Amino acid sequence: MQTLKSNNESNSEAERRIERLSLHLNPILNLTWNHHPLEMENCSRGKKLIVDANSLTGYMRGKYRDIQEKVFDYFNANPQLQTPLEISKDNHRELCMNQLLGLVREAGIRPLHYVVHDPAKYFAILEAVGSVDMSLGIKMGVQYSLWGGSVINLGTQKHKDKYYDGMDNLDFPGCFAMTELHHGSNVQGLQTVATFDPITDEFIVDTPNDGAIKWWIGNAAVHGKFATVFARLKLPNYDAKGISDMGVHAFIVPIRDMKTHQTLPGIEIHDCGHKVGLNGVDNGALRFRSVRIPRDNLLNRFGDVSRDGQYTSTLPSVNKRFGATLGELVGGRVGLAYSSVSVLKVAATIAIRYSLIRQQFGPPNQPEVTILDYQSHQHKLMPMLASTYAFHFATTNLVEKYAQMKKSHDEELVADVHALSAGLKAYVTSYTAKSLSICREACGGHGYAAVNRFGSLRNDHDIFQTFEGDNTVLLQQYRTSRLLHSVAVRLQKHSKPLGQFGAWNRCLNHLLTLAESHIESVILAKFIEAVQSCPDPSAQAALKLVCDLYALDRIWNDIGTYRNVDYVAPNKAKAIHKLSEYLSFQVRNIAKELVDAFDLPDHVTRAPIAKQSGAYSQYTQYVGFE
Ligand SMILES: Cc1cc2nc3c(=O)[nH]c(=O)nc-3n(C[C@H](O)[C@H](O)[C@H](O)COP(=O)(O)OP(=O)(O)OC[C@H]3O[C@@H](n4cnc5c(N)ncnc54)[C@H](O)[C@@H]3O)c2cc1C
Repeated sequence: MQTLKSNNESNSEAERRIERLSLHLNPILNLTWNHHPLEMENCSRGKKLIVDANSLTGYMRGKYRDIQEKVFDYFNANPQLQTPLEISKDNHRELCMNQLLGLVREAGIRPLHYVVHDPAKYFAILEAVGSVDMSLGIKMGVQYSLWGGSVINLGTQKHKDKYYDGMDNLDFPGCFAMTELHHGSNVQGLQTVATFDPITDEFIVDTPNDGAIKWWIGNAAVHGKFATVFARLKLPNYDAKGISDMGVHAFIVPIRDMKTHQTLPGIEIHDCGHKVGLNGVDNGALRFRSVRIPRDNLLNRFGDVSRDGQYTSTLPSVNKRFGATLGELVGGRVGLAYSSVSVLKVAATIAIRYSLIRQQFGPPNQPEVTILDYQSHQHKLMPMLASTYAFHFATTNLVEKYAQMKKSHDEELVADVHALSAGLKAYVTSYTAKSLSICREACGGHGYAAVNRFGSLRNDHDIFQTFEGDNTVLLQQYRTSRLLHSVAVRLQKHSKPLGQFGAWNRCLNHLLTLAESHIESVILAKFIEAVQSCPDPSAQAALKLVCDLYALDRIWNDIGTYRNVDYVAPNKAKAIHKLSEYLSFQVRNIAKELVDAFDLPDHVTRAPIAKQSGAYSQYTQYVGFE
């Protein structure tokens, strides 16, 4: 990679970026870089790597295929529980609840058990459930990661004793009520209050103004019986000022009667209405008027209030308590990053399988050409396939780290998982969202038929970029450890006249680029580890090829930046381009084996155009031809 470097030795962002990639790239690309790409193209364009598909599939499969198959089998055996293409919002919500009830009570899959004891297995279930219907995946996530996770992680033993079984068996459907109309990303700005009443030993939960109405709350509009409500804990007469604001805490608030399902007094619930996607999830808005809850309903792991109104915490400041509280909720973000990759796998599989059978145009008097043989088509889909592999290994590693963190509570690991989950969630979900449109377009008009799935995948997945932390906000969480010299200097320069917040804003685009570049190099490092650990030589060779394409494509995507600072000379830029085209061609040759290794059977992908045999006939039958 040294050959790429021009004389310009400035300590620039581009330089750091390419150095990060090349650091990992050198061992893997040595062979490639020793040859001129055109030379390679001439001598071996026709050569195809032979891949042992079974070995590759086995390597990709992971430990939890059995439980995923149990999910698929359950829904295959219960066609009445499969989501039809056309369904009203209200019916979709009921169906989604019935799907979840069926899974838990009939198929015997108990997600809460795995949330607590085997998070990696929980995420595997979430992946499988999301491929049945993404609304079901999110509904399950609201019940078990958010409502269940908040009680288990922010509460203490008394809360587990009281709520675990009901959350587990769905007797207690619940919500996670954090977001308000005026405050989403800025959780510290929440305004809902919970004031301690020492006379009755209760908290009084209030919505002080309409900006504090809880908004977008999953499970609230129809099914929820309880909500974990995030509110400012206020203690009257705690200090000389009268009422003390102890910061944002979480409280369990019953919202509907257990028997009649009527909304409880003091609580007003409205439906957030029809959404762009995920209409199987019943998002609602909640307003509280002097709702009284027992003192015990404070989820008191990080801060408690005694009978006489004294506040105690093992953590010294509001900020530390807030950080610890949000830190415990990182599992939702891990789940989204992981699930986003499975959406990308489904979309890439449909687009590539179809592109391998679709033929258009060709040389005179010869058979038409398969569209995946067009260079432009390879350019659209092969780097995407490579990225899917890269994200698979990176998010699998994230899930493993998260599972270790839950066991060990090791502080370094906690910080690592926090930063990694923020970066990966933001990077992967943004990439998947863009790729879904590319996949639709790659399938031409037939990609636009709802039955071929791109529309619902795109609409349902789109919000992954916003919830569990808006992507732009999340990418700013490398704040202390990853600042590069250049941006540090800029921040320092602007801090004096603009203050810290203003300086941060002045450098924001720079910082976001740095965050992306960092996460790209982390993804690549995990991919390289996965290539090196692959035991089967043919599968390893295939993975190496895909990894090379991933790395080179990332450099090519930012070639403008490298050229701007003269880090990559024009002839080198051209060589990079040629080489990535060549690698795309090589990956195309094994594209079938690579998508087969995702192990997504036809009943999971479902799109007729992606069926592994008789795609056209299945499609014609779908519209009514015999
Ligand atoms: C379908 C759906 C389901 C949801 N489910 C739940 C739920 O169950 N429980 C719950 O509590 N919440 C839920 N939410 C809310 C979700 O978590 C919030 O939408 C999310 O946190 C973002 O907040 P916001 O919508 O207020 O956006 P904002 O924070 O207002 O962001 C708006 C825009 O401003 C930008 N922006 C904001 N701050 C910055 C900054 N510092 N720097 C640069 N740019 C910035 C963002 O990038 C974004 O583009 C749900 C939302 C939806 C749509």
